Amino acid sequence: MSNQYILAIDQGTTSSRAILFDHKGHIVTIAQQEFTQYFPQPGWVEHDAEEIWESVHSVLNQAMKEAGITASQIAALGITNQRETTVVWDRHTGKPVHSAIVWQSRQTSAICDELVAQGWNDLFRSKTGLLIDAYFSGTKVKWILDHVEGAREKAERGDLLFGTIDTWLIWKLTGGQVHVTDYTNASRTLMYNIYELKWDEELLDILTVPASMLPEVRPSSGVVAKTAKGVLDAEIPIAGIAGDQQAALFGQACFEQGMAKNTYGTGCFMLMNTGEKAVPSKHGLLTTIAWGLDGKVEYALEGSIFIAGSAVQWLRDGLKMIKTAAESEALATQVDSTDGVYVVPAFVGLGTPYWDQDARGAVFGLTRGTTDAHFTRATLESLAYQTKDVLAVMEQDSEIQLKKLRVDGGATANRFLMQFQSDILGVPVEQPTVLETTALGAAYLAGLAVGYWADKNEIARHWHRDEIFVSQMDDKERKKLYNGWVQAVEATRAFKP
Ligand SMILES: Nc1ncnc2c1ncn2[C@@H]1O[C@H](COP(=O)(O)OP(=O)(O)O)[C@@H](O)[C@H]1O
Ligand SMILES: O=P(O)(O)OC[C@H](O)CO
Repeated sequence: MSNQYILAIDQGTTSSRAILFDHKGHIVTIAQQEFTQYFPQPGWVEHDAEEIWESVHSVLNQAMKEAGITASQIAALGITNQRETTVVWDRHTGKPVHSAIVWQSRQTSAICDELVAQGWNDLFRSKTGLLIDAYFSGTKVKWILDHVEGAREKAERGDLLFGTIDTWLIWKLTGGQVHVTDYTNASRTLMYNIYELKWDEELLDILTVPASMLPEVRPSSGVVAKTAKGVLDAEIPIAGIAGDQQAALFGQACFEQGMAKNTYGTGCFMLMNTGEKAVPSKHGLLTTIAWGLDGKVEYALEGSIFIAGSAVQWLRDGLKMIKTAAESEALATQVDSTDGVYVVPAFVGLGTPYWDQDARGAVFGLTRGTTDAHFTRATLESLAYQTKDVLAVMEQDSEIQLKKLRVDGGATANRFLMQFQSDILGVPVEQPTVLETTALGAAYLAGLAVGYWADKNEIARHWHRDEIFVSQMDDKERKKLYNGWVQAVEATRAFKP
């Protein structure tokens, strides 16, 4: 097994990565490629599904080339992906009929408002564990069928296929032969019954989505197909599939009930393992499938924050305050505090616990003395405040008080943010040695399926702590700062011109 590896595709919101792992779960090589973000109207976000595939194909080859190995040395391929993002394509030509509508996109908020006004929210919640929001795939599929000329007729004839990004990539990797997804991705569509483990006909009728478009749902760990001849230089078993946040929960070895992780990428997602029990939320958390493995599914509670690292990208690309995301740390630490400035980055509405589709971003507390350093610091702090909002409801719904929070994702490279996170939560924040936990989770799921790793116990032994951030803030200060945030969010939500 020493010359065998597991290759994971991590298809994220802003970049595609291929990461090669060895038997100890260590990274051998990483190849990464960013791709284009399209913002056709305010609040809309789209991707080009073909460009995503090309970026994935290219990083797969690059990762193997840099490691000096061939595809025959890959024991299995694992796929993890930005969730909910919706692709609809023609099953005969393989061509998408519209751009991929990204999870962040608000272009279906009017459809959602209508469904809520018709009184459907409780039904969707009771079957899917989600709520009616533009975030999830269901209304995105409906939007494409309603807006692309001829699409509905074609879909009704059985000529169109729907897939989240995992499904699209497997379709491409298998040369258009295999149309599948896994439980975790299905559980984010608003069309899948997470209790009965089937596509729900009643919900499909309400959304007017033909069942013939939907992929077959498979366990997160298990061989679903081999890559087609000519795609890579050998045929490799595709053996692991999971949405990126569930994959990160797995990669962080949060296998026990009550264990949680928070991932700081484009958005920020906290998931807590609730075991074989699906826990309904009273406070705006989502109930979702953690993974399907060993013949059963396990569930998680999730808090979803739409804008996290992408607020830092906005400082970089939109406001041009910094040249690189990493620079945000040096700039923020030029000042000791924000001097009362709060940034609420509700660029595409607010997720947990508010679920406010119409809120938009706001800045408070500006004075003549406010500098780019205060502004940047306030933007970074907004990631930590949003996480505190989520943790508060997570503890209420799960009735578990977190003793530590495991973290990962691109923005955890920011030490200022990690320290402030611990300060504002009053809970230690732990970083593992391998920060690419999303890809690692997908690799583990694939490796377990082909016997590369024996079981979860072996995997759990791979997790090691690299760093721990412990709160240095007193309770009075914490309460004062957080109170300012709560007021800023209230004022943001009140502004609906
Ligand atoms: N040092 C840093 N400080 C703050 N944010 C960072 C830093 N490095 C990366 N980021 C942010 O992290 C995000 C990338 O993280 P990643 O986990 O790759 O996200 P995704 O999988 O969503 O594409 C970007 O939005 C970027 O702005
Ligand atoms: O691309 P990420 O890592 O921010 O993850 C996106 C989520 O899967 C959206 O639900």
